[in-house]
Amino acid sequence: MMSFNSTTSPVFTPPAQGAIVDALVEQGWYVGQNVINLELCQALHRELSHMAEHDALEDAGVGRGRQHHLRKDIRGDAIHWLDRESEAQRHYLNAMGELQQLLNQALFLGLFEYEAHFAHYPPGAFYQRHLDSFRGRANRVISTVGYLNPHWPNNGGGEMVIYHPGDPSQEVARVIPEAGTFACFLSETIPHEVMPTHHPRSSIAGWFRRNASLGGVLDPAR
Ligand SMILES: O=C(O)CCC(=O)C(=O)O
Ligand SMILES: [Fe+2]
Repeated sequence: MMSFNSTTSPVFTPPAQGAIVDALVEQGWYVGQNVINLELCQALHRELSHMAEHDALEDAGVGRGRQHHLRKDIRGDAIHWLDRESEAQRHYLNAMGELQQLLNQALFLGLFEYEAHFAHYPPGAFYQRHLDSFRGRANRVISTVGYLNPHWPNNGGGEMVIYHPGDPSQEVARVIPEAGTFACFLSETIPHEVMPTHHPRSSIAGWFRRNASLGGVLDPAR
């Protein structure tokens, strides 16, 4: 059923990984179009659409552990954590594992884990401006977003807006959530937001983490 084969076609188009490292160093964020293999995006999109149609997603919340709450006024997506259950997920996660190695070699970040979830934003959903790493907890170091929608219509909304780390009122990039596009940024410093979408919007949000156990408090992944 799925035609993607990572031994004949790489998940990342070859120059992308080096460009990601350079952009993270220079400006703290990276956005590239046609960076993730389109057949793989298609397979992942199919998998997520199937879950959305069969009520197999959970409403996303904010905060972790006991501080986890549903807040539709803050974020309106429904998610499913990647668990390597499909070939497509394994390809995607393996590629992120390669990126993790590259980031560790080039930037000495000590990243030791990657967690990612599918995200489905129904029409009307958005995610208010936020940072991905919680204050005082250096758990999420680098955020990644892979977009899965094959054709994003003009005026479809749902862009991810990236803001300047030193001035959160200053927009520095607006990302159209179209298959093949990949975004990556420093989780602790780059404010970003998902604008209200007018179409069902599919993506994979993921985070490279560093082990963080502060004051003897265990730091759960989610
Ligand atoms: O889907 C996106 O463009 C970004 C999602 C996001 O910011 C998040 O899940 O933390
Ligand atoms: Fe985010």
